[in-house]
Amino acid sequence: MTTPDTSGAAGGGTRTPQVSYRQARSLAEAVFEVGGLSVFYGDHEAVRDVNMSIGDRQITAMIGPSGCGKSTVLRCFNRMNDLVPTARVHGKIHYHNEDLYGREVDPIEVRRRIGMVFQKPNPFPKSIYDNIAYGPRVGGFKGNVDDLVEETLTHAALWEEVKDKLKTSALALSGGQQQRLCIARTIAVKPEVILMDEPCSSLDPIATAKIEDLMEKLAEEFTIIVVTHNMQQAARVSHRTAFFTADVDDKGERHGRLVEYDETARIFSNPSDRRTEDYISGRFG
Ligand SMILES: Nc1ncnc2c1ncn2[C@@H]1O[C@H](COP(=O)(O)OP(=O)(O)OP(=O)(O)O)[C@@H](O)[C@H]1O
Repeated sequence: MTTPDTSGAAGGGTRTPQVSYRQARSLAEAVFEVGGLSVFYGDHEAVRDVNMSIGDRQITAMIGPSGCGKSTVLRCFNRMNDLVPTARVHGKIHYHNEDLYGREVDPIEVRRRIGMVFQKPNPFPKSIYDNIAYGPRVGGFKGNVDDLVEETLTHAALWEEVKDKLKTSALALSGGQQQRLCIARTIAVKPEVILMDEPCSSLDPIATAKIEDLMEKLAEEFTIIVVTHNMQQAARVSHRTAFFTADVDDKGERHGRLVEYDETARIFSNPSDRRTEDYISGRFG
């Protein structure tokens, strides 16, 4: 095979990727086990038969062309699809060996333990301080809120930039700062997993690099699953990569499926499926 171009540019060439791959630990400690997962919107089966395990404190990237169901699968991990009236989830998602969709499971608690960061930074229209303090307060936090705010903003590599303007509106921050604030807001309630849906797609390269550095640091403590269109980013930050694509049936309907899931270094240097190779080398998608 040719050496892949991970730039994602159409018609990509054969240069060596300018990235260093993260070493993936064994998946012995799986946080999620996904089996036979299909998601329907009404009658449309948007994603079909996904099987994968997500490793503890690893960064798992989900890549693939538009509409292949990456965000749909991501939203299954914290039951966000429950909020879409037409969505139905079939199959198994076990979180620490417990059925995430079991009758006794409280979706609100699920979303506290499995937080989410969205494509577009969406801070509350409140002060920087209150963006962090809000979730813990609502959750009954009894400790020192000032300390929690400082600790959380430090953790999210934002403290130095905002410590003198904590009472300023979060909306006055730059896009990259807002996104780091949203990450800080997510970790303030002490989740175990952070889901990120194209967290850098609205950011410039410098702000993107800061988020990627932050992800690397956060992965020491949190399990991260990130959807990204940026293959360089997947190659740089993730331990494992899942490549999705969509098949078109005889009625012209598209059904997303997981084609290949492996250590990131392998996906980008020696994928086992031709479709993965074509995608990462820019021949389609
Ligand atoms: N709320 C919804 N209602 C109905 N159909 C939906 C909904 N969300 C997604 N879909 C459909 O499900 C399929 C998968 O969409 P999804 O957004 O998960 O793909 P994606 O790979 O994340 O795409 P992109 O990379 O463009 O964000 C598409 O056909 C899309 O139109």
